[in-house]
Amino acid sequence: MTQLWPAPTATGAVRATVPVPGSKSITNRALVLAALAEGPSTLRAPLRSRDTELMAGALRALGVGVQDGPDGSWQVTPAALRGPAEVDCGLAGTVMRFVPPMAALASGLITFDGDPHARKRPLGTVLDALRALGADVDGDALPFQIRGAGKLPGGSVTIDASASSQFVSGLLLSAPRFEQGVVVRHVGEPVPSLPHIEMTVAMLRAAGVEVDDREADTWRVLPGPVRALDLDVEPDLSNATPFLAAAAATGGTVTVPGWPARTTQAGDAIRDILARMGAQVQLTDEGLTVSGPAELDAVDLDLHDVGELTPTVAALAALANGRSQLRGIAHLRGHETDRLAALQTELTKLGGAVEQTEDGLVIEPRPLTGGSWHSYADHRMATAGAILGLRVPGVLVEDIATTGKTIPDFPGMWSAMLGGAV
Ligand SMILES: O=C(O)C1=C[C@@H](OP(=O)(O)O)[C@@H](O)[C@H](O)C1
Ligand SMILES: C=C(OP(=O)(O)O)C(=O)O
Repeated sequence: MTQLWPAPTATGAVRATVPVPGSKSITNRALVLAALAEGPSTLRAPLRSRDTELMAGALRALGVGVQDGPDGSWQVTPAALRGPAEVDCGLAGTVMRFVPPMAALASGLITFDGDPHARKRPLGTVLDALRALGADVDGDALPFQIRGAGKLPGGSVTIDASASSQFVSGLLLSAPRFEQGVVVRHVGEPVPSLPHIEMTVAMLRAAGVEVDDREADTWRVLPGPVRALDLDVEPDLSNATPFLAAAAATGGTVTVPGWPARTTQAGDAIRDILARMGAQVQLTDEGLTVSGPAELDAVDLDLHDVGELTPTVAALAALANGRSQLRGIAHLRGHETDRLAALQTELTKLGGAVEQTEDGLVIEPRPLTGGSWHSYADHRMATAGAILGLRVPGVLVEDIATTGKTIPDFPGMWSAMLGGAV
């Protein structure tokens, strides 16, 4: 039986400054680019969590050197990518979508697998695209294998990326090393999480790669060298959101230091979202400071670009003063779990009133009661349970350790934050 974590109830307004570890999305992009670079790279303050350790493990399995440097940095030394190798993707969307295009450049047999639920996450689009670009791929989901020839022609490919932006990002990241580069065209319902593709494009350009994204739903990467990285990884803004939500939910004040003034991280959208819910939000040299209102306002939000914020926002909506609607997030049914079903089920268990729509959730405020909160091996479901526990006594979060996917010590950070609750 998985340990039940008693989510602490805030004894008053939470007041804290919460330093947040590095960005998962930036770290795992940087690892891929560093593996393909023309020389050694240094990644400072990278995220050290399950998803990024799995990415580092994938690189090492392919022959790339990833060593610990000073002060928690990673030193990445490229090498000829080779098999035989086994890649464990865990439940990491970035690993299962970003590593196969890189593995197609290796010489030898590369086999992939992951957690049971990872075998159900959408992946066939990436594998079909790699076959169209000249790769020898056997399988359409985890587990599958790639027989690398040490190079990949590349070229043009049309995909439906409406299930995940990572299909596009994965192909673009390795494309400078494809002989013809790549032209990726999306055809289908709108691509979600576009800020993540903007992050991919920005990081490719910062590494000296030429990317043309002037045409809608089309990305062209020219073949050429990838410059070695010397990167300071930003804090993970999406992983900051549970801590900022603690201020919003308790009428307190939380500051996250090091919040970038300019960023491609989707999590930056939390500033506008919390302001719409009635919080005071201020970005200063000290970082981002959120001060919660006496009562949270209900919201009607299109979260299509920032779907990963949904568990945090849904938890706050369940505590708000009216009917909230969250839209544009149908693709969350392919995240770490079916997050729409999970949020509906778990909020309903606590007394909430939640309905699924075709592309989202409608959440009516109800008095909530304590009880068990299932995490479904989803780090953001676990943190959503912690947010609710601040206001609802008796919430027992199942598998709080699943937060280790992207936060090294969430329970410790949460406890330290509450040390300031007055
Ligand atoms: O490229 C990335 O780093 C990510 C892209 C998004 O995936 P989806 O487009 O599948 O939502 C996001 O939700 C995920 O947390 C991280
Ligand atoms: C969807 C997420 O992760 P991934 O797809 O990278 O596993 C997330 O972190 O919310």
